[in-house]
Amino acid sequence: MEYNVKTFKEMLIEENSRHNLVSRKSLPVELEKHIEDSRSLLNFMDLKGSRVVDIGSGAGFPGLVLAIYCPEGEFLLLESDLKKTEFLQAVINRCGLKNCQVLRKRIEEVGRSELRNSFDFCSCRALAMMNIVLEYGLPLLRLGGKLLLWKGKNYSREIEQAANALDILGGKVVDIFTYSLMAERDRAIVVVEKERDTPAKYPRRVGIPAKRPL
Ligand SMILES: C[S@@+](CC[C@H](N)C(=O)[O-])C[C@H]1O[C@@H](n2cnc3c(N)ncnc32)[C@H](O)[C@@H]1O
Repeated sequence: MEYNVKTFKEMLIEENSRHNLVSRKSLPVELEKHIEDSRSLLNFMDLKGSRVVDIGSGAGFPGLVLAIYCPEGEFLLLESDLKKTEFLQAVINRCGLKNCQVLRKRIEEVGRSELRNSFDFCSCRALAMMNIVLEYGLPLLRLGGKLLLWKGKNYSREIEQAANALDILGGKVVDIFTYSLMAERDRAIVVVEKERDTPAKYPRRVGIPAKRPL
């Protein structure tokens, strides 16, 4: 595992000098924080034997890191950007990860495909406000599946603002894991369970969830 993480870090630093996959000023010190942040979930939750979709994976946080540290889980990294998906695939190939696949598609399209209602977990970090991410993630989950949202310390405000979206889409906040990364209790993973079926009209077509959040 540690060897694969080392390979991932080296490849990311190298690729970032050509294409800006993550903020350049933050590397390489911040890279350790992104990895630790991604991995933190495993202190609270076991993903063994689960199907996990990571939405808006970017350079691999948290999905690729979780796939490295949890070989017994099955991961799909969903990302629309070509350069980023090429990078993710290159890391998977170099590390020989058998439990991780990449899909270059818009999340809204996948939510209306045969992959709808099929995942146990959906992970998401730094993609959008919670009310938008709920519309992306809940349709992908099976009933009882859980959306895992990496948030900063202002998560309570986002939860309040997402009340309408939770109600419409059939989700309920069931847990909040807080932990410290740079400052005390500065990070949180908000867990939203899919309690009811998400109405078929969601997600709306590409671009609409972000443009007109519920
Ligand atoms: C700010 S980055 C965050 C990346 C990563 N999760 C992290 O924490 O570093 C958001 C990523 O989501 C992708 N993205 C945004 N909207 C998307 C959509 N509707 N479908 C697929 N990918 C999307 C972007 O291309 C970008 O790579």
